[in-house]
Amino acid sequence: MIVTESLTKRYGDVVAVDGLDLRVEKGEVYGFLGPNGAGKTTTMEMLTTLSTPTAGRASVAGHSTAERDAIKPQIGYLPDDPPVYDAFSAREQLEYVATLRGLDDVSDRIDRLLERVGLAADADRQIDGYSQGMCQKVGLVQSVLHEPSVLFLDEPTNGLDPRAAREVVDLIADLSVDGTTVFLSTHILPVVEELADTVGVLHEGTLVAEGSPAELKARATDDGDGSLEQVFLEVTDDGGYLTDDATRAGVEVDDG
Ligand SMILES: Nc1ncnc2c1ncn2[C@@H]1O[C@H](COP(=O)(O)OP(=O)(O)OP(=O)(O)O)[C@@H](O)[C@H]1O
Repeated sequence: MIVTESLTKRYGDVVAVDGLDLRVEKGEVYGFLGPNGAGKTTTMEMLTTLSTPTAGRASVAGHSTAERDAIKPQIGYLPDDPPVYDAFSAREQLEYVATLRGLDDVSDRIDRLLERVGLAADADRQIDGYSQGMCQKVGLVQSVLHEPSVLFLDEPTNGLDPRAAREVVDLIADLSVDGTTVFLSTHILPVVEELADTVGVLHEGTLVAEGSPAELKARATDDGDGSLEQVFLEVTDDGGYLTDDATRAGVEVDDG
């Protein structure tokens, strides 16, 4: 459902994404990890057609990202700062998005999803008075309203308290069971460990490790607790892990 080949994005002298090769299968949850500034959002923006690659190519749901009109109905995107209109209530916002997408008869679905993420009681209040977490939930619901086949989530549990985060994680798990392919970027490693079939770690625009959570943890050095966090720290550490233990991390290192 997602294929990238040598996908690259430069901003002036900064190479934000550097020759990325990815493959995500239907129904898979792909956990996309990386330190701040690694290039995760830039990758998502190219995959969701919001930005054009400098080089390389990508396809989503069988369409090149150059075919924006073909891809748009197939994808949902929750960016890290979801676009919502403060003057609307959550219900009005979702009805507005449904109209923009040309969806009919969605009021039951809107009700179900609002209930599902714990927003039903506040659905008719103006978004202006919502907390960050409530806005995040509206953003998530509007990204899945049209039942996309591929869902891109940038920090979906951002600003959510533990109960709200649990509701969102469970919703993502259910979407995946129903066949939705989920591309999930987050810094919350337990969420990745719970949800992801495959984890890719991006560092300075390059994929430095990829595998199931269990496979990645099996590659940890003996110096720690063998957690996903340890592996993340090791593969994104410029101080030596990659060059010393590249084989164990399962990545090829260009000594140049
Ligand atoms: N519009 C832009 N103009 C110039 N540089 C940019 C732009 N967008 C991103 N960058 C740069 O590209 C690099 C990758 O940024 P990006 O936002 O993709 O990282 P990220 O992995 O999503 O980080 P974070 O975890 O902090 O959200 C950074 O060096 C960033 O400064």
